[in-house]
Amino acid sequence: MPTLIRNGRIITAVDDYVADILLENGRIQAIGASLSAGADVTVVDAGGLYVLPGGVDCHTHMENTFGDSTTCDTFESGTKAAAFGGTTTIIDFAFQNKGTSPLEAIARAQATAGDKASIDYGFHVIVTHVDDKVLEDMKVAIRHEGVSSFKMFMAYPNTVMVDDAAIFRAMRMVGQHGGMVALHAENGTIIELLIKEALEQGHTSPRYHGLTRPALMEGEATHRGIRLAELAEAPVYFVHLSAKEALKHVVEARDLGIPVFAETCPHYLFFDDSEYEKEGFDVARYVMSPPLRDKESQKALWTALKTDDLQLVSTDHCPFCMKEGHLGRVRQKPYGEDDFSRIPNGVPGVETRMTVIYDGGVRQNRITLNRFVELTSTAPAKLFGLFPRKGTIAVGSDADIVLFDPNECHTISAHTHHSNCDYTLFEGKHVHGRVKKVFLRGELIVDGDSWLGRPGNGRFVKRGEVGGY
Ligand SMILES: NC(=O)NCCC(=O)O
Ligand SMILES: [Zn+2]
Ligand SMILES: [Zn+2]
Repeated sequence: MPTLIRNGRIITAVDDYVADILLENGRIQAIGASLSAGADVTVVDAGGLYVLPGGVDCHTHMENTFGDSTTCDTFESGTKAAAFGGTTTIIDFAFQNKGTSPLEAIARAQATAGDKASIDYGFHVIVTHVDDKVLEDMKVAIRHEGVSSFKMFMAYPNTVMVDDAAIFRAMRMVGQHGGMVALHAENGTIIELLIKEALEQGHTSPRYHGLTRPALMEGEATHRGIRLAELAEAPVYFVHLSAKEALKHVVEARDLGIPVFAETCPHYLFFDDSEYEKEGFDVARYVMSPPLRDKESQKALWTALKTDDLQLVSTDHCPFCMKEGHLGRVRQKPYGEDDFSRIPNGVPGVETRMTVIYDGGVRQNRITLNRFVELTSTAPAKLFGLFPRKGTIAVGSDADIVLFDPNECHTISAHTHHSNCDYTLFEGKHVHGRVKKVFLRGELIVDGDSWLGRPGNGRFVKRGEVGGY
């Protein structure tokens, strides 16, 4: 059934105007002043509300397994949480182990998400092994499967880390075919040494997670990744960039016209490494990689979001519970109670991204309203081959729409959120801005506190060429 959204203030990455929007057959059918509504049209009054394109979060981990631990959000709970936070598309991960093909990984991930996801989704392939066959399959993934980005780890030796030659080979191949490598940039072997030394000295508490992953080693890996991409003549994307020591290499490369892109995440924008100075295991809630950085880095990240040295904000939603056994989940944060290196790395964030970036970014005058939309929707859609289907409000685009009340306040809490995770980093934070209604391809899936979405209703979205933003 068609829906007419009346009188909302439409905000895109470049526009800001009041108009009506007609949603029909899953698409935006018309935009204009005083559109007429037939008898079959549901009319929604959006007076006083912002009308935003649905959020695109290009870095989530739903039911992903790392080592012995699996993230506590399934595609069902995680996409519902995302929807309540105003996100209508996620890009998650398909995991290629040694001996398996990227194509098998994509098929497996699709089977996992297929009947659970309630918003649209795509995948990056995590590539942990490169040979001629894998490279050939990556080409097929880009050309035929709509999977055009590949995450590679410069950290976590003996599990997912790949060497520079593997990264270079992958970059060279995907760069020729419209794909892009996304790097987790930390120097894995140095970090491994520092962890070993810390444990040998009896330093087992979570605060040592931060102390053994120095910002300099994120900077080193970022610089190395850029040089590899330059040599491969390929674009490169840095996930979860956290440190000013890494940012400076991205800025330098972009100033030289090298196609380097990077995201940061809300946790790096709102928290700093002073959290690691606290005593006790509760610090495990801040165990993510890279870890929280100093206040200067935080300031530099906000500036870079404004100046487009950083292109977007994703969440790296990778939730593990603080309580063992919560909702039946095991090997969560307490798994590393006696050894910080066993604490599963990652934090929740998919449900709070839009609101905290609006509240802390737009309301604090760090970014404009248009830039907020660009960072949370348009830029990820453009960079990862989803635009103009996703990421904007335009005739013909998917009718993924968020009605957002900029003035309504609420307090963020794990007691009221929809994720399976038993905590949020933003517990008790009072924010301005609330998601009121969410439409996915024209269908109302969030209506205030009511959930109208359906598991399995999310669609896998094939993505086009990436890295050309
Ligand atoms: N970021 C993190 O700590 N965990 C998720 C995996 C990754 O993105 O590296
Ligand atoms: Zn990573
Ligand atoms: Zn991640």
